[in-house]
Amino acid sequence: MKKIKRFLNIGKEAELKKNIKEVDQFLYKLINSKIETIQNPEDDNIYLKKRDFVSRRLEMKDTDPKYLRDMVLCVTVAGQDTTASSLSWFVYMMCKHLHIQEKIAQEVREIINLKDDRSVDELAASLDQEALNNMPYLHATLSETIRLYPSVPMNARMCFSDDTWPDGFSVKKGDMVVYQPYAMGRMKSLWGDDAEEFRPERWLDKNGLFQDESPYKFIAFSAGPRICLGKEHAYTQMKIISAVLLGSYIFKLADEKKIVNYKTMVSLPIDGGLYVKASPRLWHAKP
Ligand code: HEM
Repeated sequence: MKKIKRFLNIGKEAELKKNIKEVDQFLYKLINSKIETIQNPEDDNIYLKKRDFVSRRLEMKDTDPKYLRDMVLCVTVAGQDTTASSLSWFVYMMCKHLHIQEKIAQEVREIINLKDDRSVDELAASLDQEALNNMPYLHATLSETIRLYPSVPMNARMCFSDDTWPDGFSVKKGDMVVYQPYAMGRMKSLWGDDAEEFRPERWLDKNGLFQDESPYKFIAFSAGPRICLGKEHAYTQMKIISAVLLGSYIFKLADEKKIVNYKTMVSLPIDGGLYVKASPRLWHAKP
C-alpha cells in the first residue's frame, strides 16, 4: 500500500516527500552558504570562527553536501529530543525531590567555588570540563532520571541469523526482537527491591564516586557496536544545563496536584509539557 501511495505521490507518502524536501532545502542552504564562505579567501568568516559541527567537517575536507546533510540530520534527530526529554524529566524529578535539588546546587557551588552574588553568565563561564567531571552527584542524578525515564523507551533489532541465546531461547533469521529500556530500568531483578525509587546514591560508591553500570543493564543508550555515539556529549550538555539552572534557580511544580505522565511515542516526552516555577536561588535560603 505504501509503495502504491509513494508511486502515485498521494496521502501520507506525498506529505512525507514534501516534508523531506523542506528539511533538505533548509539544510542544503545552510551547508552551501558555509562552503561558499570557506571557498572565499577574502571572507574573514564568522561561520568558521564559530567552529560548529558543519564548519569542523568542512575543515576536515568533508565537502560532499549530501554527506554533510546526512550527518547534520542524524545528529539532530538522534540528539535533540532525546536530550531535551531527559532534561524535562530531570527537572520533574528535582521538583519531586527538593532535597536532591538542594544537594546538586551545593555540589555545583562547591566545585566552581563562586561568590554568592555571581550572575548566571559567570556561573556558566566557569563550567569547564574539569568542573563537570567533578560533579558525581549530578552525574548520578541524571543517570537515575534516564534509568526511570529513558528517552528511547522501546527499541528493536532484527536477527540476521538463526541463534540460541545463553538461556536456551531460540530465534530465527528475520525475527524481530523488541526490548524495553523503560521496563528494564524498573526491574527488581536488575536494580533491587527499590527499583522504582528515585535514588541517585545507587550510582555512587562508598567514597561518593560515580560507578557506571554495564550498558546491557543500563540499556537506555543501547549497547554493543551500535551504542549511542552521543552518550558522552549528551551527559556534557545535560550537566552544563542542569548545573547552570540549579545553581541559579530553585524549581517547583507550578501545580503540585497535576498528574505528570508520559506520552506514548517513539521517544518519551512529558504529556502536555511540564510547568514549573523558578525563583532565584539565594544561597542562604532552603527550597
Ligand atoms: C539522553 C540522551 C540520549 C539518549 C537516551 C540516547 C539514546 C540512544 C539510543 C537508545 C540509541 C540506539 C538507537 C538504535 O540503534 O536503535 C542511540 C543511537 C545514536 N545516538 Fe543517541 N541518545 C542520546 C543523545 C544523543 C546525542 C546528544 C547525540 C549526538 C550528538 C546522539 C547520537 C546518536 C547516534 C549518531 C546514534 C546512532 C549510533 C549508531 O547507530 O551507530 N545521541 N542513542
